[in-house]
Amino acid sequence: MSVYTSVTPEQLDAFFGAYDLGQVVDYAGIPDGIANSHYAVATTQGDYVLTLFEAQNGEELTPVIGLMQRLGTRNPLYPNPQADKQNRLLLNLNGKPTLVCKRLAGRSIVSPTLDQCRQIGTQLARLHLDTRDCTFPIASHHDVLSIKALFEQVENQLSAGDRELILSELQFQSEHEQQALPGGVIHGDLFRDNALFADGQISGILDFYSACSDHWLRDIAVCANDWCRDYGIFNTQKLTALLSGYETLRPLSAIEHQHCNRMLRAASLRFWLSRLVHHYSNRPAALSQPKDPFVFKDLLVQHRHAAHA
Ligand SMILES: Nc1ncnc2c1ncn2[C@@H]1O[C@H](COP(=O)(O)OP(=O)(O)OP(=O)(O)O)[C@@H](O)[C@H]1O
Ligand SMILES: N[C@@H](CCO)C(=O)O
Repeated sequence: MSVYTSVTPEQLDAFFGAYDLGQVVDYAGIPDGIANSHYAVATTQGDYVLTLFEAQNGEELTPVIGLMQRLGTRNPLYPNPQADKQNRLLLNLNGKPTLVCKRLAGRSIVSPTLDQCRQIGTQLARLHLDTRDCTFPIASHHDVLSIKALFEQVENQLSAGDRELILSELQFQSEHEQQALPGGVIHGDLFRDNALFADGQISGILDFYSACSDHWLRDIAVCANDWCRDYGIFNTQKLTALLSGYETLRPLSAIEHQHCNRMLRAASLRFWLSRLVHHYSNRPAALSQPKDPFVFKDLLVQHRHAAHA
């Protein structure tokens, strides 16, 4: 969502010439996020978002775009990928696989209310139920092995204290991974900046590029760690609101309740490490908003304390 790849007006005009979406009248880079380059594009027919994928290739993206298309054609909350005149969804711009989606209304929120936490919980359950019958070929990138792989990339940059904390948590997670938890397709990154609200109501769910097959509880934990946090402190009232929204559509099983704290810990560790990996990768971007890895270290410590309280 930072802008890594520049696009000139001429390139954009030529690119949109392949579609039946009107003529480009305006465009601007979107600075949020860290993975891909995005432009908001206004044409004579409507508003679109252009995404240039910085790391994934067409083959890797095919299942995700198929998922988006399935969701986007059924529910207006999801971005609907647009096909060009030859019925292709993924084209090439500046050497990057590129997708055009309808631009959804609304804005992301910084401080969600209890009601907005409840709404995101309900939408997450809806997403899980809507994709129940899908087999999705992308394996989890949140399980213990994936977290260990992230750790190995940054291990040498860490303080002795942080290394000890991470190794202790990895040991705990390895001992308690539970394959019997229910699951299917997960969004994998449902942070506040990946949801839009208009007039207090949820109007969009974005960014399916981290979707994978995993436990649904993982998705709840990833989402809760971002939505239920005020000034760095985990807000259990917000967690209760999020879960109550979720459980209106899919009540959690006893085993999911038992593993809730462990999943919150796993998700904290995973995003602490993924942000550190990004921090040390030094990727140059024209527009970028760096994300603080240590927010998730603090959250991990809080969840560990809560487990022993
Ligand atoms: N269909 C859309 N409608 C409205 N805004 C959108 C749409 N797609 C993307 N955006 C805007 O672009 C931003 C970046 O999109 P997205 O989250 O999909 O990108 P990303 O680079 O994969 O992000 P991340 O770093 O979180 O993985 C969003 O936060 C939102 O502001
Ligand atoms: N949402 C992630 C970035 C994309 O995976 C974060 O805030 O670290």
